[in-house]
Amino acid sequence: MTTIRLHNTKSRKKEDFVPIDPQNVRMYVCGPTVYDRAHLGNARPVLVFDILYRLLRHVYGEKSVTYVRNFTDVDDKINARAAATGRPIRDITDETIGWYHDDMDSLGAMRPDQEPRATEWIGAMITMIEDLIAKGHAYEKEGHVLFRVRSYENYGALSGRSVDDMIAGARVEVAPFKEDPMDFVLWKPSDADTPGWDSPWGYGRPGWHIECSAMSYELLGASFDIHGGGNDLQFPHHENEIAQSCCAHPEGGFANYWLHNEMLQVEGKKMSKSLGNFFTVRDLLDQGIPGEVVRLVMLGTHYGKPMDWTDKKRAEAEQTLRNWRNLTADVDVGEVDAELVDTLADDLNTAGAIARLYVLAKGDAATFKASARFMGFLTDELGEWAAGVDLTAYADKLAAVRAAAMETKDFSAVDALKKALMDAGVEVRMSKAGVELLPGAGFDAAKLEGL
Ligand SMILES: Nc1ncnc2c1ncn2[C@@H]1O[C@H](COP(=O)(O)OP(=O)(O)OP(=O)(O)O)[C@@H](O)[C@H]1O
Ligand SMILES: [Zn+2]
Repeated sequence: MTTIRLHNTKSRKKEDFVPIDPQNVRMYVCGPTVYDRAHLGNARPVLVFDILYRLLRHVYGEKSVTYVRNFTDVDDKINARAAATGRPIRDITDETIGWYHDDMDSLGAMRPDQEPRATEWIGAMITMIEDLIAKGHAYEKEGHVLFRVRSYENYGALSGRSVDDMIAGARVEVAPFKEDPMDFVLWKPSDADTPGWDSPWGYGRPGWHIECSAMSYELLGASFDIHGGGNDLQFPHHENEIAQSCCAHPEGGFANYWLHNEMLQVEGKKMSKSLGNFFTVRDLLDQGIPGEVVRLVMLGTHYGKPMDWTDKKRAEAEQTLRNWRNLTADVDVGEVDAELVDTLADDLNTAGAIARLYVLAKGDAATFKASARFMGFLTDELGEWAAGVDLTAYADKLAAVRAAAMETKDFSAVDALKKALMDAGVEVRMSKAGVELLPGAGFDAAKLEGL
């Protein structure tokens, strides 16, 4: 069996992945807060953990992997959006979840096995908070419940920092109801204008961190294998998840392997809604960029490295996928290449696996197609956007015009046809051996009409 190796944030080392139960490998990834279209940065964890999900299913069997990714549908940013638009919260969250599914499906990301909405698990959160209070790890003050950070001695272990260092570096809210500035909210009061639920501490709503602890416990248990998310979530969100889960369920170890993707950047800064330096996945799709082109660009960089989206990368990926689609148009799907699987198993070396696809593209087409599909490319679901472009007639015509020009020594007709083809995004290769045409970046079949 393939040994998967993963860089575990917890140990800061690459480790062999050994599941708790190979019959049921369990992964939890922090999902989006749903009030707006996902930006391209938000797509990065989706694609990275999609690759891990595919790899786990390949190695352990499709029925032996459970992947959970939540929707945060209760949050002050959602409340603010509802207040600003006058729309009911549920309309906003339902619509955003629909968009999220459409956009991520377009990128060829498989849906997780379970996608719990936080608002459907409030009871589980209340139970966990009661348990934390009973065990002395949390306290109630003025309708708030707070986690007592100093009661958990391993706090900060994931990031490898001490509590005091973290306080110094973080913007922690000092509030009169806190025993210690580091303590964070598990439950807070709601008024008539904010969503709320009845609880032992009055009408209120959960803090963000407790959502993931409660839902992962309910769906995956007190110990599970992999926890993922962007590295912007490592502190405080993941430190807080660990503190809550390990204190409420000391019998379990929470997540054994922690994986964090680096950020998609714009000019050296994290793409984010708050900085306003973002564009959405939908913007790209609406510009006519196929989802699998976005996928190829995003997986071209290892998840542990920051990356930029550039138009150059987009154009190269588009050309590559066009060629790959042409190569595999009428080809049956063979077996996935073992070397490609091994490459991915080495801490999700997606860039290496893509390099392997380039090699495979020159060999047996059935193996190549299976391997590309394994990585989520060239699937029918993504649309045959580039397949079946038959440029033979144009190549024949250009060859004939060139043959005539050889006689007359007037090459203007050759140049004109060549230019028209290039304007349509066709790559023109002319040599003594003949004429070769390939659909290139920005290929537009409509512009071929009349040539
Ligand atoms: N620029 C980025 N690059 C990679 N991953 C990102 C980026 N921005 C957010 N993420 C990840 O997207 C996922 C969804 O997060 P969430 O919906 O909370 O977005 P967010 O962090 O609120 O976005 P923003 O920071 O733009 O407000 C998380 O795993 C988060 O780490
Ligand atoms: Zn989370």
